[in-house]
Amino acid sequence: MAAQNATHAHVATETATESEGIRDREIGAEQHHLDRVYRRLEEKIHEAEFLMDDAAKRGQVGTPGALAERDAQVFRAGVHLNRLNNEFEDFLFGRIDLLLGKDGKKGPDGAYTSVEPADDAVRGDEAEIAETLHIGRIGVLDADYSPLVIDWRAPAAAPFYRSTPVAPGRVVRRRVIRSKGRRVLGVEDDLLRPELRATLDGDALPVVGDGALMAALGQARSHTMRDIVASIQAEQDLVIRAPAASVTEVEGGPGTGKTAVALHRAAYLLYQDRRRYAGGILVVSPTPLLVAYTEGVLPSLGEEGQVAIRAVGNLVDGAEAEVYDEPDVARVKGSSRMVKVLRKAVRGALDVPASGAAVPERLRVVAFGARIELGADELRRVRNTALGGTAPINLLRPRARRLILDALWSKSGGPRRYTDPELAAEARSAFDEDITTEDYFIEFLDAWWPELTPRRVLGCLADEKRLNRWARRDLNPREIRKLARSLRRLDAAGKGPLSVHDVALLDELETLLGVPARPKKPREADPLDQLTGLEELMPQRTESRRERAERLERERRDYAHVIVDEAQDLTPMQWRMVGRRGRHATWTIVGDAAQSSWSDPDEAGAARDEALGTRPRRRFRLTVNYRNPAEIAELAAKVLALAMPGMESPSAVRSTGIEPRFVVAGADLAASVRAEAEHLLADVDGTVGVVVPMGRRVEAREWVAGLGDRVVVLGSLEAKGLEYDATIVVTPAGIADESPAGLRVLYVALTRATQRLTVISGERDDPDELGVPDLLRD
Ligand SMILES: Nc1ncnc2c1ncn2[C@@H]1O[C@H](COP(=O)(O)OP(=O)(O)OP(=O)(O)O)[C@@H](O)[C@H]1O
Repeated sequence: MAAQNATHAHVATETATESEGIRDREIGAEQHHLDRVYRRLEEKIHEAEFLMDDAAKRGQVGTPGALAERDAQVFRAGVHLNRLNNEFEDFLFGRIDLLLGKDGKKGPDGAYTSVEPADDAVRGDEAEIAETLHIGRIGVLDADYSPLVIDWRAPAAAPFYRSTPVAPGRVVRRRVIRSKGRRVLGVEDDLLRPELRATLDGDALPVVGDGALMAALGQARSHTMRDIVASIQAEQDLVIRAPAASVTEVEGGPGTGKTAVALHRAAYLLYQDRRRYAGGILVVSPTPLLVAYTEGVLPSLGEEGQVAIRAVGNLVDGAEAEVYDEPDVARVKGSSRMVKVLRKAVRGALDVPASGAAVPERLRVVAFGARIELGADELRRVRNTALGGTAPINLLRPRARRLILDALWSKSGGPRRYTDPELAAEARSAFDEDITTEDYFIEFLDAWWPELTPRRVLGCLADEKRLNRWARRDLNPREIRKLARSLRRLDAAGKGPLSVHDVALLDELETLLGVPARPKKPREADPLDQLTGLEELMPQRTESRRERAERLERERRDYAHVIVDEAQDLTPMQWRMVGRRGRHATWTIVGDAAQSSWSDPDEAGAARDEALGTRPRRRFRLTVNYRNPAEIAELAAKVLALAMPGMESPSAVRSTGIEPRFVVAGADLAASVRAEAEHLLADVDGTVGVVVPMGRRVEAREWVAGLGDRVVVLGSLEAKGLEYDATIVVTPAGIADESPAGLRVLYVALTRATQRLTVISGERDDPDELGVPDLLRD
């Protein structure tokens, strides 16, 4: 979509009053249409209810499928109306007026399918509008099956997003409609064929307004992200509607709409193939803050509970990351070198006594009236044989048990005593039963080959000497020391606060250990749902959004589609974890290498390739920055040039005329930050984000205490993906020096603001006389 309206001579000659009159008339016309939509939905509910009553009176006449379908109709219509009344502020948001198409075919949504105009659609410079389509969050058909509203994801809606004055197709006028509940508030038009004298029902086609996109971008930001359904741009629409096959990779700088596009794509995929994707889409987000920020977008698009949005530190059931590791510890935990360390650890952990118990060094049993003993060497031999298998450690336990019994049997002289195979088998079975029913044998087995949990093994890594045995080939002594020290947060059973990077280690451990089969609880199914597939369509009927997302995570690790947001940040170990959840999936991966906080992009790239396997990849690039005004984008570009020389920054779509502000903190950083936050609160209507080095998060909250919930303090790594009306970046050098990827982290911090940016320098920033820190000077 063109960012600005095409101008039109017809409009230019209107007087202000005349154009007000046209605007009111056009709003009235759209209001008339919206009223019709609501009437139609109410009608559908009555129709469906009548059918239900009627069927009930006639004693359940009809097939069970037909009855269920009627029930489903009532339900669907009810949900539609309920949503229209309560949830969608702007259910109806678009309209396109089209020329006659090349062929006269209609699609299932009742709209003509051809993209190109018929040869005789334009005569000279005159044309008649042949079709008008209204676009909304869900589709509604009239009683005669003509489309009252087209779902934004339907093919017929694509021209609303894709047509440009250069390639208008059949679209003459595109209109963005602003509505709230049942009321139309405004309209904004783009004229895509300004050269035409187009008529609609015999009258000249009026054009109103000046730029729906700009209006959307200028709005104050709140603590939740808005959908962009009314103003998706052509390059974004290509990604949203890309075929779901294999891997769709999207690169784009800050603010180019990657997150927004990824979420709209999830809604699009559900629309395209609900059976395949319902409940089977996982969105992996870098932080819980970004999950909270984006969680409302899908419901606003009419998709509830169908998609699991999870923070990467929250992907493993029962493990919720609460803390961040120091950058150099994170670097070790995220590295693929940890795979080898963990492989050794799961074996070694069998020898680590659980608290209060010793690992047995011998086994003594009495069988057939004789004492038999296996000593330490024999037990070790049996263990090594058992470990020779490739199965996960916990699943090798039955094999180890059998090998122990074999060893005891052989030592008892049994094989020599019974030469007849049948007798031998009988005697062996009695021998095994004698031993295995004794408590001491069960206790022995529990201590000698305990069922290990991922947390317990992780806890075992906290002992530096032990870790050194397992890791010395793969990690250096300093790394081993730091890793062990960071895990001392956990007790011997592995209980205690986890870091984001611990979670990927737990997932790896779970795979290495295996989960012994437990009896599954059968899932309760509503017979109606089974008949109609309604369960997939309307899951919120029985469960809340959160409950369903949690259940899906439990039931289904193998998703049908995996979307990775901020993919540049996934460590190799995290790629392995995410990869396990999409072994048979198609993928959408969005990211920006320039914002990566991972220090070794090549290693992460290799892990990403491994997770995606040989699936073909389709690549897209988003080029326009919708978040930052040009003044802020230009400043950020200076850091980009240092962080990633040669990398192009996206072009900002608007400018505010307000330059970033530079402040040098005196001795009292706290007072400076507070004063600047107060200024910004007065300057903007929405939120103010204060980005500080990770280590200063706690004290910084004190600096702005009492300023209200429009001000949010963030550690540099937490700012990922978020945005604020105004941002204060505190001590750029402090952020840049935090880690090897510090300059890229600073680039992220500088690109969060939609309107105002203030940079506060400390001593290490070496500010010039204008207060501009060294890192941000030309
Ligand atoms: N077509 C659009 N219409 C209106 N707003 C848009 C559009 N595209 C993007 N935006 C807005 O621009 C802002 C940035 O979008 P988003 O957060 O998705 O970008 P991003 O590429 O993920 O950024 P980052 O890489 O910095 O996290 C959001 O406020 C989003 O709503």
